[in-house]
Amino acid sequence: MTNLVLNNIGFKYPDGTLALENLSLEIPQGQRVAIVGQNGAGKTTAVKLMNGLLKPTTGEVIVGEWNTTSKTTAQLSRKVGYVFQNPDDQIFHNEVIKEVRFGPKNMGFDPERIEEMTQWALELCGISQYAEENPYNLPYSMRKFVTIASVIAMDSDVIILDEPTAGQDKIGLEILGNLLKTLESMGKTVITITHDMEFVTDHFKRIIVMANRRIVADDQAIAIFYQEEILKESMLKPPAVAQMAALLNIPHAVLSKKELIEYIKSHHQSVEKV
Ligand SMILES: Nc1ncnc2c1ncn2[C@@H]1O[C@H](COP(=O)(O)OP(=O)(O)OP(=O)(O)O)[C@@H](O)[C@H]1O
Repeated sequence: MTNLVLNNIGFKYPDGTLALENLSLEIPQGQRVAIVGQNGAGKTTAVKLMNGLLKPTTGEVIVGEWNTTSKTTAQLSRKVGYVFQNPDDQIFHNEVIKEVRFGPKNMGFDPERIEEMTQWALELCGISQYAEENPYNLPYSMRKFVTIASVIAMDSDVIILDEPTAGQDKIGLEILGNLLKTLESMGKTVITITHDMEFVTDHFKRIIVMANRRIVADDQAIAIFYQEEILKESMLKPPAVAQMAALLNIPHAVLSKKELIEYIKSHHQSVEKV
């Protein structure tokens, strides 16, 4: 059980850049959370604090029972797995299966469990057929799945995905959606940074919006994508469905394609009846 608590965090990079201010946040074990916001808002910095890659300048980060300042990244990564934004910052083996196997091996799992977790992760990420490939012969979107597989194979309580949707096509997005469902059914916490608002409304109930080093909203999609003030401050573009609903002057909040189609159908019928 690994609940996460960020308590009034401030973070400054060594060059003096202030990346986070007064950031407080709680994520209980098992929750699925999206973090969104403009470039440079502080999203990656915030999640790197959760697995100890960075330590707070002020405030405290609590991971389960641990304060991250007194633990190493190696210790923390057993509880919180982080998939880097850029797969090329993470991959260091010349074969996909070796890359995925490294984590569970390093965790000290017995040989049977290492193989079981490796095969499971490869399959869930849709890359089993590339197991013997050099990751650098695969396209960016596939390399991203190699890094996701190598983190989920470690079976940590919390998994952080930094922009997994970048460069993904429809099939990639479906694999990601399925991955989120599977990890949730296993009781994992999954924290996902993304710029894809359709993906957010399709897959996340809790959305944290960041802008200018802080959290400006922590709510459901409906309370975020119809709030002018939040959208303005975070420079978020609402999902296409919400934009269409606004163009059609639909008098209530609409966020799913199904709701939009139903509204158009019923409106169309009432026009036809006139
Ligand atoms: N290693 C670093 N040294 C100095 N400043 C940094 C470093 N990494 C990030 N920053 C700065 O910290 C701020 C927050 O960056 P961060 O990467 O956390 O934002 P982000 O919301 O994840 O952005 P993006 O969506 O572009 O990934 C930015 O001003 C960024 O330029």
